[in-house]
Amino acid sequence: MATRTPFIAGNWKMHKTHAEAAAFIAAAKESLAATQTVEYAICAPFTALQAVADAAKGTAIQVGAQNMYFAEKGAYTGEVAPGMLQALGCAYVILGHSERRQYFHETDDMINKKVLAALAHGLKPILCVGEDLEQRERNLTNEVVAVQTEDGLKGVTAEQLADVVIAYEPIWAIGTGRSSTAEDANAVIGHIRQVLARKFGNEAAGTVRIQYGGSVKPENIATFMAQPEIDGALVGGASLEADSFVALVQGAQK
Ligand SMILES: O=C(CO)COP(=O)(O)O
Repeated sequence: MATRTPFIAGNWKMHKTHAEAAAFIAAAKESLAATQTVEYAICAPFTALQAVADAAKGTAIQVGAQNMYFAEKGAYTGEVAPGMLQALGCAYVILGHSERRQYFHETDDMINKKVLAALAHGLKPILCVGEDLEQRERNLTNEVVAVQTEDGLKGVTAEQLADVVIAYEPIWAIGTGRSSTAEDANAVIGHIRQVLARKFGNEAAGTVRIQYGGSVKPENIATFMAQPEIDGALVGGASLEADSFVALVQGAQK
């Protein structure tokens, strides 16, 4: 069986100025250094990325963005290009978050272009997939995540898949305090891995990290990590305080 390093990513969403971001890293870095068997990243707003990258220098804290555009450069007012993130030292970029799909009308096709552009620039995409409440109630969860996974990864090679992280985030569990059960998240993530195996082969599928996201906290992280298919978490609210983020990383040790 493939060993997959647990991976905790904090998705700060639209929170923290650059100064607040630097203070967070200063407060968290020593305690984080004690946990060496977990990989961790902070996905900050664009305006705080430089501050996070500077403050995290010399530590194992990796830096991620929360979105980007797929074009190299050009007349796209307000957008940020992959090469700009790479130049800042970003390792990861969250793509296709449900909030981007819902509020900014991102489609699977657009997200796929972003995934390909990220990989072409040495950025590792954290591709988000997940069903809404209505889809869950109509038993469409597996179908929805399969389409989002397949369409999001069109044109990605089995070799490139090693640099992709998938985050399964049921929309009804995001910021609601109502998390999925660990068993249920494990089953959906197992299904996503089967979809990957069909497309890329068992070996490639076995090495991809698939995170759970949706109301993950220090109190429930260990329950999720105890599941065989769950390789980490993409965490919103509970990643905003240094102590809480440190506890999540500590709790993610398998
Ligand atoms: O959307 C999420 C992470 O991307 C989850 O957010 P919460 O952890 O605040 O539920």
